[in-house]
Amino acid sequence: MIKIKLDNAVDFVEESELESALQQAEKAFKQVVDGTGPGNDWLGWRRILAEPNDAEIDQIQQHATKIREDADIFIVCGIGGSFTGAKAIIEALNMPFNEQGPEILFAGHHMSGRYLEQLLKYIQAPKENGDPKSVYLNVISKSGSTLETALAFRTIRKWMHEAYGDEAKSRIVATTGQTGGVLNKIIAEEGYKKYIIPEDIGGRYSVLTPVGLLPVAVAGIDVQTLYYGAVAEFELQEKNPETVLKYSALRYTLHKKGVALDVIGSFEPELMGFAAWTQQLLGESEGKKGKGLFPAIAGYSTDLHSIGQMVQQGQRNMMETLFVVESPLSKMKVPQVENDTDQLNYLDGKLFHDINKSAREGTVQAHREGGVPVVEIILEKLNAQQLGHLIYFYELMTAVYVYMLEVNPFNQPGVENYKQAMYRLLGKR
Ligand SMILES: O=P(O)(O)OC[C@H]1O[C@H](O)[C@H](O)[C@@H](O)[C@@H]1O
Repeated sequence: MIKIKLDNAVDFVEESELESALQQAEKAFKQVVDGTGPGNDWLGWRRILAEPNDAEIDQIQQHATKIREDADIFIVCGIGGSFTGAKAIIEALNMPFNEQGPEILFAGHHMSGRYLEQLLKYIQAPKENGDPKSVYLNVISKSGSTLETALAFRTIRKWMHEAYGDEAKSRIVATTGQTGGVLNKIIAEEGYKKYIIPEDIGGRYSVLTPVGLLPVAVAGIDVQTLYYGAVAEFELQEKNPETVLKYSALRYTLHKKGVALDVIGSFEPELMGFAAWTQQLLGESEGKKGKGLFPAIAGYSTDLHSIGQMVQQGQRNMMETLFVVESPLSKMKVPQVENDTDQLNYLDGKLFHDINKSAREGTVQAHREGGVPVVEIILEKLNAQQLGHLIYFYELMTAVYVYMLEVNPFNQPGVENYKQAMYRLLGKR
């Protein structure tokens, strides 16, 4: 269950404004549930939770277990919705400097030649014991034609075929739409194992399909628990969408009153990948018809030492959303030392979690006093189940809030403009 704390934001709007926005939110929620809003053929992210495909989840888990037994490196090759979800979950749930299971690398999420060159060098370099690394590649692209992903796939695939010969076919897994796209042609030619992204689920809503589930399972995370966390949130929200309605209504009211930015962040670095996932989800869903809150990302307390100044005293056109984890992620305490030259003895024996908590509470207070409405979205614990809850909470909130703006949440026509200009310059025929 996701809790939200609105006390530090509601004072920025009138009660009557919020009341009327809540009524609008109810209507928007009904549009989502009844499938009567624009883009209603893209509601598969709800369908898969209403009718979970246990056989597919099992199959993914089994396939991932096999890969985990053999792989030193698992490369996730995708961009946008085809990589942010997996990255978010893996960063949130796996320990930093984790050395258990295959190392998860990302590719195809930008066009840096240097990065790809170094990635190839790294995967070719033998292990400490002199054995070659065992590499697997998961290319993920719904359209099967996104340039960044296609270029990285071509490059790494070539290396895999050279390095492994025919065995490359069992080391390359493709996740794409059922039909169409050049990727499907390549799969048919080479016989790679294929996972299907359902037609009615757009990239940014696809984390709970094989797009996110396979990489997350390969990273050793229990995808069934994650999935059923989302199912539980789905069921909760169908019965009582109060938290989603309140947050959507508040976001909408603030937007209407001239707020232009939502600074989305956390004091837990583990959740910054999740913030990046929400950035695409919100940005591509609401940024149309001259509307929308720009989803900016801030990682605290790091960024309090940079853009914190801007949040505190810059142009008063922003709100802030912070992801909070209540229980400590570690029992790490400030160590005792013999003297107090560093003048930190007043923190002796304190949990880092508690110091971080004070930093957060102080920040919320200061930002609110500085004129920034702050919403806190609270998880009791950081685990697969809670993250599943949070994923569906955000998917639903986005759809409801964007319907309130009278915008189709499920398309992204503007993304094509740069592509056309780029392809013209590259001389694509
Ligand atoms: O999965 P793909 O078809 O490769 O798409 C990857 C991403 O690229 C696009 O340009 C879209 O704007 C995103 O919504 C999408 O998630």
